[in-house]
Amino acid sequence: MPLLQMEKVGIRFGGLKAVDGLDLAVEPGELVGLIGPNGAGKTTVFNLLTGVYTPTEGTITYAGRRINGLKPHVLARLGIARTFQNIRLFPSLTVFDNVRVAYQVNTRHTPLDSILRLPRFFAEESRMAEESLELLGRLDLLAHKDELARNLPYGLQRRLEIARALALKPRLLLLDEPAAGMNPQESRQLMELIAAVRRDFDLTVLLIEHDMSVVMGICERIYVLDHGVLIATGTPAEIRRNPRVIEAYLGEEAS
Ligand SMILES: Nc1ncnc2c1ncn2[C@@H]1O[C@H](COP(=O)(O)OP(=O)(O)OP(=O)(O)O)[C@@H](O)[C@H]1O
Repeated sequence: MPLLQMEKVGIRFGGLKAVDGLDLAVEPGELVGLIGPNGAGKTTVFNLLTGVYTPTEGTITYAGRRINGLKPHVLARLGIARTFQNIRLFPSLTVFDNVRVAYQVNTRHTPLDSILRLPRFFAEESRMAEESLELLGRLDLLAHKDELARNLPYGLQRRLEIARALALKPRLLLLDEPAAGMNPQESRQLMELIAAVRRDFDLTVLLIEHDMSVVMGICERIYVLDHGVLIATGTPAEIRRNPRVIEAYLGEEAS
């Protein structure tokens, strides 16, 4: 059974069908790419999957449950985490605090525990701090833990965004253009990082990316959108030689 399934999903903004009749399925553990020209509807798909938008048509099923219209925080608790195309860190917090704050989503202590400073509160706080450090270590960010997020080089800010998403302990990780603005060496390192965290954290990944070396290098299957409509799906090799994809997106030189 797929972990994620979209069946005939659509959303309309006024007269514009940003996503139209989309069928997409991701099996547990898969790393799947979502590509297409600017304005194709890729980020809108992520907004549908994370409860920012409710589909006007179709059904979204995650882990066997219909999730149409659930709120973003509910979906985060169910294990769907994302990063954003435009980085959304807390710029004035340290690297460590950016991750620790993300852990709060799964916290079990009640407001009363924290007001009364009950033992459960302290136990959870120290567990979250430990896990945050472990995660920063795993993503090679430990040396930067006390720096303000806004002072990190761009590539590391993108890495921190992934760390924050992982702090939610997701089953499904949605990455929106993680290599945007990176140089080729940073992109290569990022590719290795995504492949490694997928393995280590037992994740299923859906990846939006314009950098074809990243997409073709790590994705097992790819979906191609154009004007909100699915125009192709297949392995990287199949996508690279698909005439419709070449015409709409890749251009002749990529084939
Ligand atoms: N809230 C909204 N209201 C109106 N139109 C919207 C809204 N969100 C997205 N759109 C429109 O839906 C279409 C798809 O946008 P979307 O951002 O999903 O594309 P994309 O494939 O992610 O593009 P890019 O590669 O440039 O990020 C665009 O025409 C966009 O203007």
